[in-house]
Amino acid sequence: MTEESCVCRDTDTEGDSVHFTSGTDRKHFLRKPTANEGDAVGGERLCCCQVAEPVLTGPDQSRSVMLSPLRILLPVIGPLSRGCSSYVSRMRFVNRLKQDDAACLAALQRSRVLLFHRLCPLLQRTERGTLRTAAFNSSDVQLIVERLGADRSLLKESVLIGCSEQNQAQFCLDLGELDQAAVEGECDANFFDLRKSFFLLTGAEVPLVTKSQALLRWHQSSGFCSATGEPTQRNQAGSHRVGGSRGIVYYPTMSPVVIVLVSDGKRCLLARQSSFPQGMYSALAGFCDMGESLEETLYREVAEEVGLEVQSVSYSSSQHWPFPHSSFMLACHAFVNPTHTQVDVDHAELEDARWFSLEEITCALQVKSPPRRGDPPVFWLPPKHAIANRLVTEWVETQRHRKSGG
Ligand SMILES: NC(=O)C1=CN([C@@H]2O[C@H](COP(=O)(O)OP(=O)(O)OC[C@H]3O[C@@H](n4cnc5c(N)ncnc54)[C@H](O)[C@@H]3O)[C@@H](O)[C@H]2O)C=CC1
Repeated sequence: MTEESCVCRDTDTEGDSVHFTSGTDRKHFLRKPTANEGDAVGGERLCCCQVAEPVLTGPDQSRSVMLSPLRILLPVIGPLSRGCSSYVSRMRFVNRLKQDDAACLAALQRSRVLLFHRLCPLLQRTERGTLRTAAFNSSDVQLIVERLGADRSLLKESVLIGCSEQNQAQFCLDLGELDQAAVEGECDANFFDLRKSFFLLTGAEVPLVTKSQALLRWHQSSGFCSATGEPTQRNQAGSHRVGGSRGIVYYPTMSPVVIVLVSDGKRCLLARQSSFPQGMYSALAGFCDMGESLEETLYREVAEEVGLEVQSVSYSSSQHWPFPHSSFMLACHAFVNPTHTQVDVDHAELEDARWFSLEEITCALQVKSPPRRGDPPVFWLPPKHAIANRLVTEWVETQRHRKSGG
């Protein structure tokens, strides 16, 4: 049994041990902090640990073998910051609001509301010059819409997005029917394009904004039943819509996408599409076909796009990705046999794909903002909120750990 280095997230820790739950298997690993413990990745501190039992799989075993927890990221936040019981009660509260319209309406009256205008989030500048989401109490939102000549019942169009640590329900509302400049004036804030907001906001706010925008977009495009053409009606929380006389229930959807960082042990494989900004390379990604497992999509995409057959796969993490429409990104690491690394790029899908060394990747991670027009060409990577960046960062950690003899 070999040992693999890994970075841990989303596990529960007990002293020096880490538990990772994979399917029905609860595995127990020894936690072994490294020199890199505490490095900030995506705003969270990480620790590295040694993991026994990597699971090696190949296309043939894909149906029977669990993905191995090669890289599990574990925020190092000392004692758990959220009491389990408070987390459970908040999740149950939100779930009840999805099922009980009256309770949801009551919670809306005491809620915080994120405002949007035609799917662009409202952001405020902080004293430090950074941006944060502009959230208002529901009573303030009613006053704002009234002052702008709309009916205060517009608040009921809000969609439930969650619940704060202080047990206050959180909603989002699109004020697209009001004048944009007038709303901005009333709120002393500005509406920003989602893509811009995504890269300007700090970690914790990003998922809330992208979830809100995805839900609002789904409601705006789901007004009619696809079977009968009749209008659909939403529940108060906005967690589903019901279609006309047939009562067909529609739920918001995400399209599953597998994103994979392929390595030959020393180098990693990155690719670019012609539509990417100049010089940017990312991990291979592709939508799951109907009926496919995560592993099957991964093997197929790597074979289709670069003509390689991967030998082992390990799950890393997942992410909701709002562009261009909601995708559910499932991120993995995969390995190819170092003697079979000849890339055969499908130019219908990719402009280029190539192997990069640890040194090249380390340099690319230093590029903090995309090069401007006229700048010399530079190799750079997707920014830190993108799960591709996390995969690359994890790979670098593993390489450094190996090099240091860990
Ligand atoms: N968060 C991240 O780090 C990254 C996210 N991505 C995202 O992953 C997704 C997939 O990446 P690519 O394959 O490169 O995208 P792509 O946009 O090039 O799509 C490839 C093809 O898949 C098909 N397709 C489009 N939407 C589909 C859907 N909902 N279901 C099934 N097939 C669909 C179309 O034929 C399209 O030409 C994109 O949404 C992209 O934005 C890609 C790389 C990094």
